[in-house]
Amino acid sequence: MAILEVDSLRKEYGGFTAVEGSSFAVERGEVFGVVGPNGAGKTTTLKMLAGLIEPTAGAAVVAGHTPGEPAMQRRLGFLPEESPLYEEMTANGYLEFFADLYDVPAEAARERIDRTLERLDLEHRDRRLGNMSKGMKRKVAIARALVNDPDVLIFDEPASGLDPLTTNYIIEFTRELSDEEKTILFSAHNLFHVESVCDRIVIMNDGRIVARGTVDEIRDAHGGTEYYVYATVDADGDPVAGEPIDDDRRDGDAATEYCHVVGDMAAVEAVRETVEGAGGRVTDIQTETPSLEEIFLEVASEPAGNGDGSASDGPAGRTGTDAAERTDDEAVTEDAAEAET
Ligand SMILES: Nc1ncnc2c1ncn2[C@@H]1O[C@H](COP(=O)(O)OP(=O)(O)OP(=O)(O)O)[C@@H](O)[C@H]1O
Repeated sequence: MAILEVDSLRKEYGGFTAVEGSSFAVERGEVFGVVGPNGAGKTTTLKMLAGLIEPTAGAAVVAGHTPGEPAMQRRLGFLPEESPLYEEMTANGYLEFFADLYDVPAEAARERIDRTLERLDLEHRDRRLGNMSKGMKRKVAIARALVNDPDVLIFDEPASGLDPLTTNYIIEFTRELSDEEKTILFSAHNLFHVESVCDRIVIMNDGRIVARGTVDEIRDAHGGTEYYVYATVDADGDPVAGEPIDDDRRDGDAATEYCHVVGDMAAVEAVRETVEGAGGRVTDIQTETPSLEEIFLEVASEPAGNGDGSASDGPAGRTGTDAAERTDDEAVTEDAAEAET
């Protein structure tokens, strides 16, 4: 059952639409990635869900509550992109202060803080925050987001600008939180981190969701794995229908080698049979799978929406009913979804 539901969310700043027609649902225990280029609307979306800014239109339900309701705040932990801390306080003092704000009993707070800082491997807990490194401060900010033992966590760029060791701790910790049935909304520019930790993602561009699904599903929707079948055929030429890729043609002494690019193993076998039937042979088969980075670049360079890109077009133009009917099992680019409707 979804613990977080977003239906046709929109945010306008003056005449500018930062987020348009955003709809998705997140299951309990999922790590759900929100990715996109600068200015895509990720932080605006996360802030609306955290109840920090009011949506212009649309609705969201987080752990059974509307964002901003005090009852929701008790079940939510928010790690903002920038998290200035009170420099004069120690890590311990700071976290105790926030636990108190959430009415966490002192003993439970102490235990929770100790456990979280232990897991995040934070030393020098009585050092002034102002004297801590960037990575240590980020760990304290993460511990702050957990001080009320929330069900839903929103992590906006949790590991941005941190060294690889600290980053690994944070990614690993995010995974562990999900194993403990915490639900995490995770935004990051590092797509390797996204791919390694997120169960599903949405890709945003110009305020709209332009692709959604697991990384594998999105990869399949964008051509998936390609098979490069190299075949040597004698002077009579290539027996397989279709043009070889010129760049990959390699001339040998007695025969010419062709490269055929196909989309699945059945097609690979068909090429092999045809080549062998004509007296040639397959010399090599290689595969190429697009990285999330490559897919991201492709998706993010496409114009958002399905026409003139106006605000009423494409996914952003969905009615509330359309959005509610969408099953999140669908793993497609939004353009493909448009074509189906
Ligand atoms: N308070 C605001 N007033 C006006 N425009 C805003 C405001 N906040 C954000 N925007 C604009 O809304 C758009 C989306 O911003 P947002 O911060 O959500 O993007 P983002 O995807 O998080 O980008 P980044 O990856 O750079 O953090 C941007 O064009 C931004 O300039």
